[in-house]
Amino acid sequence: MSSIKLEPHEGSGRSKAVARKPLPVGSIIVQCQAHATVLLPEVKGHRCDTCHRISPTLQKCTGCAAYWYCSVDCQTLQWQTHHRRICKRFAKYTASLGYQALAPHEKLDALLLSHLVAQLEDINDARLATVTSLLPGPVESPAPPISCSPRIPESVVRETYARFGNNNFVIHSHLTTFGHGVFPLASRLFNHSCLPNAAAKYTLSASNVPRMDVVALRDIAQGEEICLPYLDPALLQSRQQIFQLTYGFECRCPSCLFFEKVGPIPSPPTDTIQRDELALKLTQFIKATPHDGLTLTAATVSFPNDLLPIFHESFVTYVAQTFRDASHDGPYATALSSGETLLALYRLIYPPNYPQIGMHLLELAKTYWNSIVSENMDLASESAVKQECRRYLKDAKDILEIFGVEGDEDGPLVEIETLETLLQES
Ligand SMILES: C[S@@+](CC[C@H](N)C(=O)[O-])C[C@H]1O[C@@H](n2cnc3c(N)ncnc32)[C@H](O)[C@@H]1O
Repeated sequence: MSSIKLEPHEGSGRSKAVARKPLPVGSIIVQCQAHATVLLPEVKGHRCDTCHRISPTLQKCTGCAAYWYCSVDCQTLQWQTHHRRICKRFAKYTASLGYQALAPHEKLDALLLSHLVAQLEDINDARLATVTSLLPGPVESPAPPISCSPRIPESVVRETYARFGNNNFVIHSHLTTFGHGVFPLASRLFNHSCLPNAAAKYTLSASNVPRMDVVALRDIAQGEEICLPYLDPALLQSRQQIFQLTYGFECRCPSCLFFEKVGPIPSPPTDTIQRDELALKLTQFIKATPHDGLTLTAATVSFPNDLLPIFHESFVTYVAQTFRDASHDGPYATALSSGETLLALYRLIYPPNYPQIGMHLLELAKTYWNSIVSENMDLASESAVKQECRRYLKDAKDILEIFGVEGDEDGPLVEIETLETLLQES
């Protein structure tokens, strides 16, 4: 906390966190423990319900048969924190009509709310004050039914839930979401920007709840506001609406000001040939643009009008899907051209060193490698492809080393090392 301080926010955001001193790229600005977390249903029984590490030997809670632990320590920690107040009534709760009627995302919120509220001893609990000190969301919706002691007043549940939508975080490992969490310190500190200078990563350790580390994505000057992305900035058409509805603000970040200036994004062509021509124009434009001048901001004076449809969400989704479909088993020409287009899009939308750019560069390097091992190439072509593979691997490493290790073992940095060895040996 000594590296940041709170100052009044000139928008509607109450306060903002600013750097007390220069913060170098890659530094950890703040660390915060989760107050409550919940796993997505698809990883239940695969990750420990306390520390959230993957384990093949999880033990089921014999009381409710619905929570799994990797060790006695993890089970004891969660028992003391909230499970002792939930366990006995859990089966009845999840079978209740009220719970069954909830949509999947509401069920997740209801469980997270149960985990949080079950920790409160009474209405004067200091932990409640920490949560209610957060800004409530713009619309108060009725809280879902939760599993908790009847002693907890309905107003506590309502007040806590009113802060869920605009304060909670997704928890990820290697950028893949596996749960949701309440991290009040981070919520109190950081506002949103679509061109953030920091990002949240998660550390999972034995007998501990997950920890969030906020990492500087570039050098941050003294007095500069530190912002996180509340959602994927690539949601170019829908993001302003989500900010209004879920968070109650209009984003005025440099990227949003750029898109305000260009106006509505034209639809991309539906014809595949024309769409591919648009993608080609984009990659040519990017190749002719200096590497450090890519991200679009309010200061960008000229951007070719005929390229604007690339910012349509349907175009970004189409390119990402084409790359995903072809990158493992080919056709590799399709995978590599769509992968290059996606990289160009990411470099325009995201700020430099954004972890998603690093992950995509690694995927591109892996696709080049897959093409070498699967296709019969002459020596000259193979050498050229290896060269490209090395280039992407280096760019991926430069970015992902800034973000550092996140979540489970054997992440992208280990994959980079493996691919480097394979390239050296081949
Ligand atoms: C997680 S809190 C952030 C901390 C908050 N500034 C505070 O003082 O507690 C989220 C709320 O902050 C405000 N906020 C966050 N980012 C903002 C931005 N870029 N512009 C205006 N308000 C923002 C919105 O009211 C949002 O619902």
